[in-house]
Amino acid sequence: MKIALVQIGSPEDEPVAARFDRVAGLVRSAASADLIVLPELWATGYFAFDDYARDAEPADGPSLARLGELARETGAYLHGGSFVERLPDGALRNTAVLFDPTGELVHSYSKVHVFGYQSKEAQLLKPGDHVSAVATPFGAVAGTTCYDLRFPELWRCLVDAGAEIVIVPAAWPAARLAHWRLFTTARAVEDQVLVVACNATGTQGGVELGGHSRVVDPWGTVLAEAGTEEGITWCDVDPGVVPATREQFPVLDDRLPSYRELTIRGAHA
Ligand SMILES: NC(=O)CCC(=O)C(=O)O
Repeated sequence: MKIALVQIGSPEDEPVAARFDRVAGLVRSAASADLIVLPELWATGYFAFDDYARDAEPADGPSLARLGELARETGAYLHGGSFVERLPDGALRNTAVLFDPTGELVHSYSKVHVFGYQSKEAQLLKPGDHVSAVATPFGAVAGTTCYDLRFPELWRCLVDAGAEIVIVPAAWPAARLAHWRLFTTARAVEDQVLVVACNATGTQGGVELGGHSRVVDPWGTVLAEAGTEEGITWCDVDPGVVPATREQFPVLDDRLPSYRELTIRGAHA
């Protein structure tokens, strides 16, 4: 399975239409991949909070139609990163989307943990409320988005949903790059999944993004890692590594049915 991580910036002086054209060119140039992945909220720019409402679209809006068309054109699975989704009641969500090579939207995930630290996301966006996985020729694919990396409980839900490959679009700042590396590796090892994490780069709203998009296998081996530059990072991976790891080292079988049933003794208030 050949993966292309398209790591890009969303400079404030670039009109969204021009950015879309630029990204479409990069996606076309990655057409030999089986899976192409974009970062979180790349069209608007994660830190361009004042533009969220302006750029929000329903799931049947023109941006997703265009991404579906790009998937069909390239003949690859295209994870379009995430976009600001406008729900029928007017609320906004940070929704990640996966298209199959025919251009059909086969999976979507709305970010469950919206971020509030030096970020207006938690004020502006409604959290998602469910997870799922979709069968592909490479294994069952699920997604989480950026800050969700900090919540292992959510990742266990992905395992329960059957996930073998987890795609993580992100806009993770350079200031916490060590955490990015730590969590992408930790989640891959503890959940025995292939983590495919595509970060943004450049500077937005005065925040420097970390880049270093990466692919990590269930043993914690970093199969590919970008630098901070824009461009495509390629990774060849045998997706059979997930079932093989789970069979050789079946730690997930040792999970308790519910940790809430454990007695907590001597808890401090
Ligand atoms: N886009 C995000 O969710 C940023 C998350 C982040 O910066 C962090 O968890 O640290």
